[in-house]
Amino acid sequence: MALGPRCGAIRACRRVLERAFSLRKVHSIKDMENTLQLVRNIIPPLSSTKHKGQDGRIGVVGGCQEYTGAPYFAAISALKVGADLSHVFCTSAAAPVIKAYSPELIVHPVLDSPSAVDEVEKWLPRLHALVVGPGLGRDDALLSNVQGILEASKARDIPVVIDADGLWLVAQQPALIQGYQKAVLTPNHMEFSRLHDAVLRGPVDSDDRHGSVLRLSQALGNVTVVQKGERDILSNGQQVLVCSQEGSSRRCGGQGDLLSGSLGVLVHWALLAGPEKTNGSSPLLVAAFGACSLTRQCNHQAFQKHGRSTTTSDMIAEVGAAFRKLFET
Ligand SMILES: NC(=O)C1=CN([C@@H]2O[C@H](COP(=O)(O)OP(=O)(O)OC[C@H]3O[C@@H](n4cnc5c(N)ncnc54)[C@H](O)[C@@H]3O)[C@@H](O)[C@H]2O)[C@@H](O)CC1
Ligand SMILES: Nc1ncnc2c1ncn2[C@@H]1O[C@H](COP(=O)(O)OP(=O)(O)OP(=O)(O)O)[C@@H](O)[C@H]1O
Ligand SMILES: [Mg+2]
Repeated sequence: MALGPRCGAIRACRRVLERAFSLRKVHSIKDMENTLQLVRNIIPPLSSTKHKGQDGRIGVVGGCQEYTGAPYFAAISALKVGADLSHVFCTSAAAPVIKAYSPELIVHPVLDSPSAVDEVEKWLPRLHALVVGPGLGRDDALLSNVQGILEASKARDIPVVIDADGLWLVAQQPALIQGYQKAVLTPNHMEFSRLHDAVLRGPVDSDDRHGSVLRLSQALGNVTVVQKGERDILSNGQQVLVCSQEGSSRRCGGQGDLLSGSLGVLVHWALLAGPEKTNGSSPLLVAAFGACSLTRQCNHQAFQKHGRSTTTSDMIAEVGAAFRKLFET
């Protein structure tokens, strides 16, 4: 009992030190341009000698009866950013709907099948990255299949971007991705709170977003974490980057799916390019910074044209121009 106030003081002191530590590593706004240059370095050149598939074969795991838009947004964004092939692994009810949105996607109605893990595992050798969670829902049987898919992906060292209901699964079982260096988590405000609560056993310190993201990443064994918000905070437990690329005040659903789908491609490109191209920075952090900047720029451009009526489809229509503006200058 007598130690109570002293413990409180020690905790407060530790918090101040940690905050100073994390702020020292925080990426200042003037570094944004330098980091954008690193993103430019990882983008593979277009070339007439490449074959289809070389610039990225991406899989999206998600899509159920309720949510068909989210996996579509993620998968089409991967293609629009520059992947060559984009697959969706969804439930049987979602598949015809997603196919009907776009002839460009390859859609596998397998996620609610008893052999879902085997069905997806067959494709893993042909995929460069997986985006897990957009529109997945929270059905226990589906989540159990996705657990198997994540384990199979880790065994093959395939990079995974985990978003939306994939983060719900990780909050139930953080051990699933603990220490996996090729995982990137992309939580929104609520998803971050749930993860923080599950992993660090306490509420987020809203006065110290940088420190909260840094600590969550460290507690997960340096898994890369991207906390989306007014400014996106990114950390791999060692470095903290901030993306404040101008977007807009329009917050329609689906913007996060554009981000996770784009990130699937950029993660593949960044790992292929390696740390020489990223000047020693973590390739996954550079990829995540690229995807955040691109999503926000799409939002900015779409808002200029459509104002309050901007939707995620309008943002996807801006991917090409936004990409050119940010990365092909
Ligand atoms: N068209 C579609 O099919 C879409 C489906 N979606 C899917 O919907 C499912 C649930 O995703 P949710 O993102 O709703 O996840 P959650 O069920 O965790 O809900 C997030 C909640 O947090 C609230 N919120 C967001 N930012 C906040 C902030 N800064 N402060 C306080 N509250 C905040 C939102 O209004 C929302 O109610 C996922 O599978 C997701 O992929 C979404 O991606 C949106 C588009
Ligand atoms: N207040 C804000 N100001 C500017 N940009 C924001 C703001 N909040 C989020 N964003 C941007 O919007 C994008 C999506 O973030 P958001 O928090 O909406 O994700 P989400 O809730 O997962 O979206 P989704 O509806 O697709 O599930 C990110 O690129 C983020 O940078
Ligand atoms: Mg989301």
